Amino acid sequence: MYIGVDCGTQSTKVVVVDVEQGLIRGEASRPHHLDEGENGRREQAPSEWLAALKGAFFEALERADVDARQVRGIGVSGQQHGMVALDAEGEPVYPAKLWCDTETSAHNSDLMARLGGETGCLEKLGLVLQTGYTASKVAWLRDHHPDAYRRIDSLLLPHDYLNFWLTGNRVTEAGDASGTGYFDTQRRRWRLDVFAEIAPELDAQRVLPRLLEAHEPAGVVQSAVAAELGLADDVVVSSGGGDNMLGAIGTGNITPGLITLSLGTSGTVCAYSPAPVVCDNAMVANFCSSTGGWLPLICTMNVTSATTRVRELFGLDLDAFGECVASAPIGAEGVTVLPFFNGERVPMLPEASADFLGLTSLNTTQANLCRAVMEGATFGLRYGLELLGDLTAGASQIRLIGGGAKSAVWRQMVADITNTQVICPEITDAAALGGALQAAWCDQREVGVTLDALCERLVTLDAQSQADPDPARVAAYQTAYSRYYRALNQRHGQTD
Ligand SMILES: Nc1ncnc2c1ncn2[C@@H]1O[C@H](COP(=O)(O)OP(=O)(O)O)[C@@H](O)[C@H]1O
Ligand SMILES: O=C(CO)[C@@H](O)[C@H](O)COP(=O)(O)O
Repeated sequence: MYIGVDCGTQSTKVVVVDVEQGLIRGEASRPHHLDEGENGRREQAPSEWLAALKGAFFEALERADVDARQVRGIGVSGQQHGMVALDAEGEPVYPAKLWCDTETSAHNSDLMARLGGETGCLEKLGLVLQTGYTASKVAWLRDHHPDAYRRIDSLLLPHDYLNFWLTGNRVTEAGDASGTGYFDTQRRRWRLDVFAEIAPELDAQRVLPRLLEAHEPAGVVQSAVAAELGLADDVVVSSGGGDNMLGAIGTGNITPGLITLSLGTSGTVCAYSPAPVVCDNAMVANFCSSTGGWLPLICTMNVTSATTRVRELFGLDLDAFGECVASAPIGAEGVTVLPFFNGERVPMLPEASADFLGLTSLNTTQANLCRAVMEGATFGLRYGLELLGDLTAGASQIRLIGGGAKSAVWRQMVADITNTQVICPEITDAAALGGALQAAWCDQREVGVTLDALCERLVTLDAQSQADPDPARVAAYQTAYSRYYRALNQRHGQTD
């Protein structure tokens, strides 16, 4: 029995996987609170992740009717980029500053300039720094909270922090480290000179976690935690990874030819590559995978965060919102939404706000506004998919994951807007499944079990969820997308 954990922005999910029987036995989740403030501040207390993990762990085991002592391994997925800065006692010196925080945009511009702009970043890091990455958060803490900064003894990411709580070890792996902004994604190693530029007073050798290979264990669950969770004393914890990396494992995207698209708080599109990717478009994140390969990705910051804002404005529940979207025609009768409520990463507009355009006395209806925000969020992902270009060449299917994938209307919209077949895995949270599969791989690799074989057996697709593009709808969305693209360029200038 293996446990997968996914600590997302809005909740932590836990899945219990019976690898011998090829079955997903139980799932549960617990929400987190997001602390939002002026200037794009978005933070979370790491203690909430621990409370959510424990609550979801016990409930998932109960639902699965599995005794905790049957568990052999745990794999943890986490929202990428969050800065978890700990003191010598392992306590946070400041709340976790998240991937969606845009308060550090000026610090990011300053770091970019010091690293030699886009060209310098690509040469040193294999990717171009973005505001959401960890680097500018560390620089911001140094400027705004120097006392907290001076107490930093280790700098972890959310999944590293959960692994640290489980095992007592301060370790990480290339997939999640890719999103720090002080890691060389081509050579898979820390870039200590870049780190010194960001945090000259900190000893990189001490504060940066030790790098593991994807198949290596982070450790075994330490005895106090094993006792609290009711686990045996030899439970292995795999290296884990960023949620997009483990979502790729949980959708079987560990060889070329597939696209994983996530409709979570963020929207992401990624495709596996066996060799380092050197896409020089600044918006493509040339990340590593958490399987030993690479995972070029684009991330938009306003997906279910944007639809939820409009849904709640109208007081609709999820079903009513879906019905409302379905009741309006494609193109929302001319209403276009640039849904950059939180600022945006792709297109690179960290300080942008949202726009509702084309409103008239005839088309300003609840249904059109609901549809237009879902369309706008999905057009952003198409824009990103186009930036990935050849990196997704040959991929004939999108594996759709994240909370928004539960909506049939949205699944069909993704298929029609991207003109590609869409299908969902049977499991609700593919990143948590990815964690469990990576844990099984880590535990059983020495007896010849491969990750490919595990994915083959346990990544099952829900035939009912399949959505195929329809030529008439594809054409109608093309017109609406052209309007979105024009609006984007009119409001924000050339964005590609
Ligand atoms: N049927 C649905 N239609 C649209 N959005 C949905 C639906 N079901 C869940 N969601 C949204 O999915 C989001 C949670 O997605 P999830 O992938 O779990 O996020 P994260 O991993 O970022 O915490 C919530 O905002 C929720 O409202
Ligand atoms: O910043 C990124 C990817 O670069 C985001 O995708 C985060 O990893 C958050 O993921 P979700 O909570 O939306 O799943």
